[in-house]
Amino acid sequence: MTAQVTETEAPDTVRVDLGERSYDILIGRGLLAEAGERLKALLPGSRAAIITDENLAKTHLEALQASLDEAGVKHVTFKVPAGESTKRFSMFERLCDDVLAAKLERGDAVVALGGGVVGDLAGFVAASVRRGMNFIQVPTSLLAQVDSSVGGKTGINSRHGKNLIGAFHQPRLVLADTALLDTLSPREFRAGYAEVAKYGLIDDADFFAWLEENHEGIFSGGAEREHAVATSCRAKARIVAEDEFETGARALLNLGHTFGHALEAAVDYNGERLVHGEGVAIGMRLAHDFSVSLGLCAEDDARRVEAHLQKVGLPTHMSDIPGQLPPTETLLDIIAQDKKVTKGALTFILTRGIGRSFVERNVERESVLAFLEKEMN
Ligand SMILES: O=C(O)C(=O)C[C@@H](O)[C@H](O)[C@H](O)COP(=O)(O)O
Repeated sequence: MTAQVTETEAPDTVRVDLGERSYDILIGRGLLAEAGERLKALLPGSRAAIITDENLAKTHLEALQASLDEAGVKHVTFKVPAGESTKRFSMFERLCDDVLAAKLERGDAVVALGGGVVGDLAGFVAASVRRGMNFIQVPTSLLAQVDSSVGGKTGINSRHGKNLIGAFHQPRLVLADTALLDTLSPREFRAGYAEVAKYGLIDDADFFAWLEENHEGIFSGGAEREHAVATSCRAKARIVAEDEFETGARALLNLGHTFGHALEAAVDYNGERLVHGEGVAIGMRLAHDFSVSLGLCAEDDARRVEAHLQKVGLPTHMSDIPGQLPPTETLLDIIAQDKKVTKGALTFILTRGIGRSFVERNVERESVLAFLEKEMN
């Protein structure tokens, strides 16, 4: 394949092995400029519907459009407002209509240029229009590069909770251009870092220790950054290949998310108060302390997790969220709508220590309530 712009070194490639739904995640600087040639090579003759948000439209959209033009890939662009509240029914409906009005076919591609919100929403459009169009992820945030662009979870939020409506729809390609991370705000970068730390906490204590030593290089844009992105993508690809539809091990990727999603819903997805990665950071600290309270995890491990997240500037306590939170009973009601709930029983990702997380399928409501009440007082 001949890529037009090759100032970059050969990208690091992580394969997500899913039989006929397998695909590559390409990681490296400058990949955005290769998007057109890569799309053309993968889907010859296809057109593209770029879905992006209004902020990214000002920064990276032109480069993507130019790359598609150079490769002769016809394209249309649809913009949505930035922020989590965009992941809603009305926006989904509008985008589906836009793609249909542009007469794109099933064999054409929806290209998500953005972070987790754009990727999840655009992916759900791709999964739904004409019962499944090709989907390409061009993640622009750290969170999207290490997590949400990989694995095929797509969807929108409901007033009943986060990501409650959606579908599994794998992308055909993920192009993670790490140069795009240079323009992220410190807050957005930190939020994505929470998902990087998550991989260490799930099952890779060595990676967590490496992060404790090397996080500064990741934040300052050193070679550590590419290593962290690639390690995260490898970890996610391995778990997704093992359990694509989350019937077992994939739930581990939800570490911190049961609490985190409830907190996001509790603030009504108001990104000024809490963004997803921050909810995950608080949720991971809570998951460790909840595990301590159940006698599963050593106190020292929970303190190490808290100290590291705080060191990089992430929130770790519910009291770090500005404004009032609903009472614990309400939080618990939101948690009870979590997708992992089975036959009414709450499921949490708990831990026996750093890198020793596990899925606990029968967690008593009372123990969560007692824990949350202690945390809030
Ligand atoms: O890919 C997965 O599986 C994950 O759980 C990764 C999460 O970090 C991600 O936020 C995901 O979108 C949450 O999924 P959900 O099923 O809890 O909505």
